[in-house]
Amino acid sequence: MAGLSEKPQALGIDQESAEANKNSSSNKKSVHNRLLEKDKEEGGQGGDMSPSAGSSIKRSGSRPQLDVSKAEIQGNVEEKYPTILLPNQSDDLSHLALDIGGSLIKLVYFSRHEDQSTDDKRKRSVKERLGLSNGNRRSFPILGGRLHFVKFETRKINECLDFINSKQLHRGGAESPYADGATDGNAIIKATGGGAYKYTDLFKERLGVSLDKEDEMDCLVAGANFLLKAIRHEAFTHMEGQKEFVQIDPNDLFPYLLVNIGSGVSMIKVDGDGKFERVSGTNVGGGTYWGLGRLLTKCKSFDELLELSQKGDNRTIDMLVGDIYGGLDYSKIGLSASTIASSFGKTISEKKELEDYRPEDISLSLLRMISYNIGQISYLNALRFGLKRIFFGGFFIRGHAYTMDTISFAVQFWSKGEAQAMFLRHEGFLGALGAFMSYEKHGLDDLMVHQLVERFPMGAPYTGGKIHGPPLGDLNEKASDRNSKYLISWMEKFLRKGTEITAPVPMTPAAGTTGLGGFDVPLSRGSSLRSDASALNVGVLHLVPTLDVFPLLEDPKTYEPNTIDLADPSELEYWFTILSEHLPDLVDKAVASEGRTDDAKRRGDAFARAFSAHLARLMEEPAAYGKLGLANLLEMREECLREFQFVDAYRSIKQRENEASLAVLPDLLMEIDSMDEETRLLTLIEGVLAANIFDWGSRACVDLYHKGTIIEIYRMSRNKMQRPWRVDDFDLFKERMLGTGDKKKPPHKRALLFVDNSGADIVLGMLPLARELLRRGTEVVLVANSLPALNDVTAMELPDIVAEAAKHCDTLRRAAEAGGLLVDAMINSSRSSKGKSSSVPLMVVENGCGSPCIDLRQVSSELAAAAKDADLIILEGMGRALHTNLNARFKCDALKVRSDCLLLLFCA
Ligand SMILES: Nc1ncnc2c1ncn2[C@@H]1O[C@H](COP(=O)(O)OP(=O)(O)OP(=O)(O)O)[C@@H](O)[C@H]1O
Ligand SMILES: CC(C)(CO)[C@@H](O)C(=O)NCCC(=O)O
Ligand SMILES: [Mn+2]
Repeated sequence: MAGLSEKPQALGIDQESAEANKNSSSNKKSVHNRLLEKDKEEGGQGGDMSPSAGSSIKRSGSRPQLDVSKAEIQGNVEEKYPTILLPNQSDDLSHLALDIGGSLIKLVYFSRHEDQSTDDKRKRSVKERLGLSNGNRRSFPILGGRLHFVKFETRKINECLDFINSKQLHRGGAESPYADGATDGNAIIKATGGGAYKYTDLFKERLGVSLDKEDEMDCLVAGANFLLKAIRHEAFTHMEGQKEFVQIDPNDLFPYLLVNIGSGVSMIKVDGDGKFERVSGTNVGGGTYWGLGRLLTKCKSFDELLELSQKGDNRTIDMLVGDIYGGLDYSKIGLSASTIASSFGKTISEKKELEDYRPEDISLSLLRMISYNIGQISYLNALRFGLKRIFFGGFFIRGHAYTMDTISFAVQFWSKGEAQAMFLRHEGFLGALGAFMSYEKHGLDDLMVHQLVERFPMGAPYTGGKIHGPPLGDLNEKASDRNSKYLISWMEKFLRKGTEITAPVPMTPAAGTTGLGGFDVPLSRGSSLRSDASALNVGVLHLVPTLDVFPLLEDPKTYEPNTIDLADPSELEYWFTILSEHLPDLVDKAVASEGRTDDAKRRGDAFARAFSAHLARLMEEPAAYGKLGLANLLEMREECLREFQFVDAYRSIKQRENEASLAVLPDLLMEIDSMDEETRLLTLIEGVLAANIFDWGSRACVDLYHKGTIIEIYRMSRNKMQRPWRVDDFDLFKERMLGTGDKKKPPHKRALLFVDNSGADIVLGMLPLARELLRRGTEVVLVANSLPALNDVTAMELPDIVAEAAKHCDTLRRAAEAGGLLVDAMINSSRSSKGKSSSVPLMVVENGCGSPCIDLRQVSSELAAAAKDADLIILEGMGRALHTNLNARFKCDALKVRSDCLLLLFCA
């Protein structure tokens, strides 16, 4: 293979093609978007849950028992695992868990996911052909759902009760059939934290539910272990303003020290799942900062106090070594003049009263004192037990840079770099998550990294993400209506609130510095804090048990689906510009795709606003939503469109181009068939390169459309594909395909073709190549998106396209029949009958994504099954071949193709 370095620029792309390259990717969406396959088993309960087994209650007496009275099979009785409807089973009760602390109430709740895809014929035939059973899905009773994280102030517990009530979370969510029924009186919610005891009666009175108490330390540890094992890049270090995500090896996690900084602080030595000891604690914690800070500064909220600290200078409050030593260092014991000798030590001055100190300075001094103290005590406890890693959780941290830097500094300084402080993205939700996990039947702890996808709701953070109160509760007609189903959707709220929604404004950077420098003071001042709702920095966790790791990855552990490093500021800025500039065009297409109705225009406008706001937020703080890759960014755009109910912005464009390309396909096939083997192979590859040019993301392409018909453009670009290409492994590929001299190699057994765009790309590029492979006796699996992304062809659309193409070509027809793709056609066709077909099959599988990129750690189970017998992978297009998988290594032959940088990379 050619010696490629990591970045596409290193390919030596010239300006022109680099332009096209950049433009084109701007149009595509990114990775990660995992599709939730409709799963009929979800509603039904597996046999292992049978009530007659009598063993269903293990850990907790509150685990709901199944009520199977009036049970009936729903749908097709002949299905292997038909859905069983349990009309009297209120199994939804367990979809909420609480951690009621001294300061904050944390909620984790689950919502079912509405089906996005139907169990269509293609899926059924793929399942049969690939021998896909329903596998382990039944052991995940909550599959196809989402975990949400919300918090409230404990002193405003009524807002929390209203929220639960408005969403009917205590009865399984607003969509639950029990939602408007009478309270059954048996509702039980898992709860931890002191408030689970303190507020038992209140919950019973207000909501009619019983709180099932789970131990706070148990829950903290369960939550932390789950997050560290199951969420990619959950942990990060934070030193001198630099955030760095850390990938913890789940097999090398223990032992560690968990320090939960809530109102008070608990320090727990964790040795394994459920194996831990609370080894220390301190009553100088988050409550101390907030409480003392409130008294001393008159701040009205925690965030206000924190924000104030950013403008503070603690030298007016703290007594420094230099203050004591007349400006000198005390170097003999390693103390510089700027080291703080005594927190608040300067306030002993008799000449000054509280009013004489700036609240900003007080807040900073206090924050530093408490953070540093906690860091120091944590280090001492780590030292006591020889622990090297300390994870800090609890909402005192609040993602605040200065707090984290101070803690890290204390740990680093006192341990002389031996111990490491790490922070958790879900900082304050450990206990609530642990409580949620204590519902055994959820099977949450069996989920694996690749089955979880975190997404950031696009509109919601700007409407419902506030930490207190139900999302825009005031917009609901009447408080009493909150119980009813007439809740306004978040989008409606977004539209109504629209004028108030603007991109988040960066906080003013801290003025000056603490002036202390050196080893003893953190430099950063936490410019990332924001008191507006966008500070919501944990997303919604999508649980998708049907996702798998792509089995042909050579080493999933080292696989990195980001060719481009957005940590590079110029790269980041570049992509943000591309995305912003392309936005108006995208909105226009989206609105057009819905007939330009007023509603569509309103939504288009809202989409643009929401997406721009997120872009602005990320530009300012790239790690705001966790580790950011280009794939995430592109996917975010697609997700955002979907959230604003634009199902498929390119629908009509795709249709038009498919038709135009199909019309010229017979001519093209005839031309190809007149060639000898070698010329044909080259022409087909040139064809893929030429047809992949047809990309709505590329401005160059849009210009082309004005100049000619599809076939003309296709021929023209094919002629321009003069070898050698920039990366040209054609000879290698040819040798593998055709052999050299008399040495023929056996054909590949099965090829996976990761297809890209609709129109010419699939019809004139990939299908003719697929046909060649089929002719050579290679089974072909077309791998397409599960959800639309720009003009990418989807797995739903492909069977029809193949059926049309098959009308002009016997090879395709027989293969498609053999692959079960021509179900409808077969009914009308007298020629075909099952089993008769001698052809190797042509199949279509979905990839599990709705973005132009693909993260091969999280693909559909369909694709994973199809991959098992595959020995050739063909990846096409900017998103899949370049941005995400240029450096991916596979266990089998792989061909990576991208037109506008003339890339043909073959690894055997
Ligand atoms: N909006 C907020 N309101 C109040 N405190 C906040 C807020 N955001 C962050 N905090 C900080 O987080 C702390 C509470 O953290 P957390 O929710 O983890 O603890 P808790 O569970 O309430 O307390 P404990 O576990 O000691 O009972 C507060 O004491 C305060 O320092
Ligand atoms: C009492 C708890 C456990 C309640 O969450 C917490 O506030 C805490 O750990 N406080 C510190 C108590 C101590 O160990 O001094
Ligand atoms: Mn707590």
